[in-house]
Amino acid sequence: MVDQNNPPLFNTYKSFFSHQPSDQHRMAETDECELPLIDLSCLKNSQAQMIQCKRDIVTASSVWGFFQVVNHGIPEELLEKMRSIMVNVFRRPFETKAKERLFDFSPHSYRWGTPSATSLKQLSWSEAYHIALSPSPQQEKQSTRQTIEEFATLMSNLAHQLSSVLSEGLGYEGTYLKDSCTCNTCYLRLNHYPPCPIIDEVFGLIPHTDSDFMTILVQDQVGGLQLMKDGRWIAVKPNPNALIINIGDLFQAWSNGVYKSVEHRVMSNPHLERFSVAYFLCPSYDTMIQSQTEPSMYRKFTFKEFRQQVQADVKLTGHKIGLPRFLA
Ligand SMILES: O=C(O)CCC(=O)C(=O)O
Ligand SMILES: [Fe+2]
Repeated sequence: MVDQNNPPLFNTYKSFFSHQPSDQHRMAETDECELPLIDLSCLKNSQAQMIQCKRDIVTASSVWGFFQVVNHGIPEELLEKMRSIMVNVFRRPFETKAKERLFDFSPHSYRWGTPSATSLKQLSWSEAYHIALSPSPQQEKQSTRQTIEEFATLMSNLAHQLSSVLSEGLGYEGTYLKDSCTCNTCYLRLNHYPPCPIIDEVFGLIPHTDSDFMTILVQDQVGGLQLMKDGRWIAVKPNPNALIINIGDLFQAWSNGVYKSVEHRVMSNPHLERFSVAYFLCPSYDTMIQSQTEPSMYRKFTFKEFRQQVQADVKLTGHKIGLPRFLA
């Protein structure tokens, strides 16, 4: 199991494994579900089909906070290219990953494990690259970087298309998010979950909600993603043709709780490694997040304030508190 390319998760956190909490086994009782599946080609069909499709997107975002889309317009070859970039990036020696800048994206940010964790429950058995997507000068670019930018652009278009359907669903013009999410703050996260054969039921990524407007996730077929539905964890069945969309905290606040930012987590696998890439649709830091209806569940706040509060809470308590901090 010792792989020189993987971060030293076991050696760093081995003390956690001798104190397994007694409720650890409860995690095993998880049903598997298929998320609502939306065929985006219907948005280009007859008026009636388009209206139904938009309704399905709105309903899924209100009831589940999660759905999957097919015919999303991201070419299969591009998804495959992204996958092989990701695999190659993570299959480099740990020392290199910890030291080197990635494809000239800045700020470079490689994360592994959970530095603030004090117990198994707070540990994410994974490594990740955070790739900031602020516009870059049109210089000569490595082909890898070009692929990543091409991928990010298509993800951004898709995120805007969906968020404009969701804005319309609340009765607004579809342009609000387009104007505030100028992509200075949008980012990609490449996730790698090495196998964790030590004990069952270790988080690949601890339970969290996303601190953005909307996330688009490309996952492989290994599985492990779970989400909270009606007070229970359910496992998402991977679909090779679909992308997963989930609503983030900012959309929940802006929609005054109509769209749900749902807690999710990734379980590690004892035998298989897993890869995923997520695109996060975020507004510029000074964007005011404010519900358009009264009474508002949350006080208004800027994205900057929200980020800072999340970071401060994680530092102080070991976990994100998020929206409950901003209740009116
Ligand atoms: O890898 C996954 O399935 C989920 C990743 C995720 O939730 C995140 O990066 O915020
Ligand atoms: Fe997430």
